[in-house]
Amino acid sequence: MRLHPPATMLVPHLSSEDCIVGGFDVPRNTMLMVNAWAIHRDPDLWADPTSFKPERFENAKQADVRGFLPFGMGRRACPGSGLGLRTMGLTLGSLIQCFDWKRIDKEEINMVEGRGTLVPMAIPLEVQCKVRPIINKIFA
Ligand code: HEM
Repeated sequence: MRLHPPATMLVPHLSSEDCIVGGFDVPRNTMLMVNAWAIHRDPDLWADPTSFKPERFENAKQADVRGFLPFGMGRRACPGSGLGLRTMGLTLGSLIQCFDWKRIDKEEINMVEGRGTLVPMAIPLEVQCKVRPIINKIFA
């Protein structure tokens, strides 16, 4: 969600009147886009910004995590963030618990992003999965 936010530029916003955002004059009818991707990698906000270190968020209160906005922020922030986060946890947990996974090649996983609104991987990760018997208990 930090290094590869699904909505890299969030959702475009249009100013209904002249306003000032972050010290910048924004005339009426301006389309404003927020580059969450860049903010999530800003070295002024994140130590070692391009490294994947989920432990950064351990014990962090929401207010301590500056510059993390995969769901936007403020009045027009995503109202589905709670559902989205829970669904991701449930999906990931189910994939790990219910399947055995095997890489097809031995290359290091390439996380370079491809083109597209929801930033797919440029080089897709190919894996084989085999269903585990526990799936019968979970989805029975
Ligand atoms: C991981 C999952 C999700 C991500 C990353 C995500 C991300 C976002 C982002 C970035 C925005 C724009 C915020 C802004 O422009 O400031 C947004 C808006 C919105 N999202 Fe999500 N979202 C997710 C899941 C959901 C779900 C599950 C729902 C509904 C069940 C939902 C409903 C909405 C709605 C209705 C808006 C428009 C809010 C408004 O304009 O006032 N989203 N979402």
